[in-house]
Amino acid sequence: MGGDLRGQAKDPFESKLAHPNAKVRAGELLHMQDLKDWTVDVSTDAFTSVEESVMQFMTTCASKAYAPAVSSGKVSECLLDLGISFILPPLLQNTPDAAPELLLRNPGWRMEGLVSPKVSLRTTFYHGPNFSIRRPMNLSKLNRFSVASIRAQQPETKDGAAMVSAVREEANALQMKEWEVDMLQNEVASIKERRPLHALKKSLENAPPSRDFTGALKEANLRTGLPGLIAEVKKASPSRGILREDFDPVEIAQSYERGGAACLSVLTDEKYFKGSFENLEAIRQAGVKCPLLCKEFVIDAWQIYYARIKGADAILLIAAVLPDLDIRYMVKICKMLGLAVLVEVHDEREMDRVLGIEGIELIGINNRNLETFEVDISNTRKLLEGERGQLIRQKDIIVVGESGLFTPDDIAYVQEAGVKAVLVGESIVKQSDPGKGITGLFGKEISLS
Ligand SMILES: O=C(O)c1ccccc1NCC(=O)[C@H](O)[C@H](O)COP(=O)(O)O
Repeated sequence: MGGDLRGQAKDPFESKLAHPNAKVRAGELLHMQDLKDWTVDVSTDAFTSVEESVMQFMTTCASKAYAPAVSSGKVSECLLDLGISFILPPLLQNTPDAAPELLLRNPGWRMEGLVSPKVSLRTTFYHGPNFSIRRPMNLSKLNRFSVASIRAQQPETKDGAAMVSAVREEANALQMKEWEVDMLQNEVASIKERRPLHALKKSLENAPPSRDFTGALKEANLRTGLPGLIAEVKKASPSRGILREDFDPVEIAQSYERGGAACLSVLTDEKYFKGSFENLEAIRQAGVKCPLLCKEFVIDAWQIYYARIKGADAILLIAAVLPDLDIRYMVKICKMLGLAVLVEVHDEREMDRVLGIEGIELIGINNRNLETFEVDISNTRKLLEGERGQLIRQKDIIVVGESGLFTPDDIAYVQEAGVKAVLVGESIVKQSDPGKGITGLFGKEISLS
């Protein structure tokens, strides 16, 4: 039996039902919130173990208003509340409220064993997702790059009916986008087959230590009185094509460091940005001290583990691509791995969603519309006006102004709007000496030397 577990560290997540063995802290009363937290933890584990099937399942839940088959009870209520519905193992199905206690009595049932394999095997769909169908990419038809997804359009809600009608209204526009996330999912799934998560987790032991990304930005801001710079190592972009032919990621990174960058952003997406995880690893192994942001379209927790192993100190999560629940559990995973999280938003709706999520320390306001590619730096000001700006200050969140920053005036403009950091690619990576480009961008030398 579990014994007295009071006083044990909550490791690695915060629920009172401590992870990873979901042991009930004997003697403590359980509240609904504890169960909810536990549910998030269980889901997190389920996702990290069988992400593909569960994520597909959740997509179906969200978009098709899947009616859960879980029997009634507090646990299933929590699952529903959180927008998760899966069939529990037979024993728990009958007694979902006894789940924590059953776990306690069966130490062999680790969360992973309990939830994930069974979820993947026992999950049933009202409308089965097409795992195998790979729709071809037709850029001429779409004439734009977009990774926004129907999944991200689902704010957390307690009202199932509201969720359904919202989906219907947006269905046409969003259907078009769904295939792109499918493509990404397929890509990630095929990499994962070659290097499954459990193998990846073992490699964590050899990962380089993580460095304080947020701290480096704050420090630079205090030191220079200017926004801390995240300088982007970016060879190409969907909107601008090739930015730099003679692209040596390590040389560029070193030049940025000499020029006074606080942190670096390294594109790892190959298809659209001609980046790679090898670039990230090479920069880290070359001894660059600036903390590194892995700039990737993260849709799967596997990518976070992989980035950590390759030397990332921070991860980008894009609100347009991820539903709130995914952001929440990915933030937890990042914290567990010692990674900072930069959550990127583009409009008020995304900002409000992200402000509703606990534990967010860095928000990036992208001035580029990811669908039209239009860049407008006044977007930063718009999103920081009024109550939103106040809330951000109250929460002590660092805001990063992203994209379209070319001149000292641009920097002054976003700083005035309230950012404490900026993410800059094109204007500096194109310079023959990218480090000197930083001096041009800020209108003064900001290097330490
Ligand atoms: O840069 C693009 O064309 C782009 C297109 C679609 C999605 C994302 C894109 N860029 C990602 C970024 O956020 C920027 O690389 C980053 O903010 C730096 O922007 P910039 O200084 O304008 O290169």
